[in-house]
Amino acid sequence: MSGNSSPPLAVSIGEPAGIGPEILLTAWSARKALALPAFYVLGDTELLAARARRVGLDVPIRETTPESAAEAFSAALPVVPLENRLSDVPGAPSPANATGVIEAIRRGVQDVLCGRAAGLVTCPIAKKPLYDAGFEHPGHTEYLGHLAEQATGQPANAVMMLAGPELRTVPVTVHQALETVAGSLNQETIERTGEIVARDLATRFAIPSPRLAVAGLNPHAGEGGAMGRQEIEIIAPAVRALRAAGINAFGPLPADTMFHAAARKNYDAALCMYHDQALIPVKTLAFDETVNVTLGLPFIRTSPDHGTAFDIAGKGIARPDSLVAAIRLARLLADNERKQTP
Ligand SMILES: NC(=O)c1ccc[n+]([C@@H]2O[C@H](COP(=O)([O-])OP(=O)(O)OC[C@H]3O[C@@H](n4cnc5c(N)ncnc54)[C@H](O)[C@@H]3O)[C@@H](O)[C@H]2O)c1
Ligand SMILES: N[C@H](C(=O)O)[C@H](O)COP(=O)(O)O
Repeated sequence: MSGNSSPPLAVSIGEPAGIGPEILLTAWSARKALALPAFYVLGDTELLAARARRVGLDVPIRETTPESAAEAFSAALPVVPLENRLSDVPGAPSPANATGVIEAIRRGVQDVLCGRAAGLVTCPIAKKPLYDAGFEHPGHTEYLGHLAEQATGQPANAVMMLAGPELRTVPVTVHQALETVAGSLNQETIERTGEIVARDLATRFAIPSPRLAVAGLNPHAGEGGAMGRQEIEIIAPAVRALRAAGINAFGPLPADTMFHAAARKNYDAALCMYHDQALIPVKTLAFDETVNVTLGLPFIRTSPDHGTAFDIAGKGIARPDSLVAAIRLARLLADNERKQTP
């Protein structure tokens, strides 16, 4: 790597029993046709070789270091081996793999923070086997925030955004039971989320004055308080505070009518009050092209929008499109950031 060139992207292998290993192999196989930027996998060489045989892909795999990965990329899939081994049993997740799955994410963060990688792309994890092995974070987003805080000593507010070609959405509350959502929504969290989204859209996505549409929580955004008071007591004050801070936020809007084609033209991102309010529209519009991006971190992180797809793992039919979009977006965000660095 020359002194001025940016390092490659790091990709954590994710759940080994899912489709992560095979979409990595498929994406690498299409690297030339798709003009993919260089990446390396934090994973297990034997697992990847076994999955390649299983799905009938002839992929040369080379164990390497982050520093040598970009050079290796055109001829072989570069793999930086983990200390913990992973087994190839498609469709059958096991807590025995949890240590390696978590190691890959942790090492990816270290590589990005040390400048060995330009950004981190994560392949999907299944949360349950990790929880069964004692993992204490709801998902990547929260774990990455924790790792960022450990590394920098500063509070990190990791914010999930799903970014598709026609729609970006942000869940203000994320991985929590629906019955707890109303009780945990508060003005401060909505404001802080809006500030991070506005800042990162401006700096990382090069959208100078982002427009944020803010959803209500209740049917018809509460119908003037008749169907719930969170809009009056929490969401509208948060929107006013965001506007007072110079952010072009508006709402609360009825969530059922804010995602149609004409409405989407009015904003750059929609702040939604809970997970499925945000993720259903964007995954429905463009499941194969949407990317999960974490905002608010001191590094770039993207991921495909889909999960581990255990039902098709090992069959060789998983589409690599969302992973490809995640790799491309991570490269674009890293390049935008480099342009802004004096
Ligand atoms: N980024 C992540 O780590 C992430 C994201 C979402 C879900 N998950 C996890 O994944 C697990 C399974 O979740 P799920 O079943 O709700 O969603 P899923 O996205 O894994 O699967 C939903 C449906 O879409 C299909 N599908 C998904 N990706 C595909 C692809 N690339 N090509 C073709 N078909 C594809 C699957 O076969 C399945 O029928 C859960 O444990 C969840 O927590 C992880
Ligand atoms: N909520 C995400 C989704 O459904 O797409 C998914 O669970 C991934 O979240 P993390 O990136 O935090 O693991």
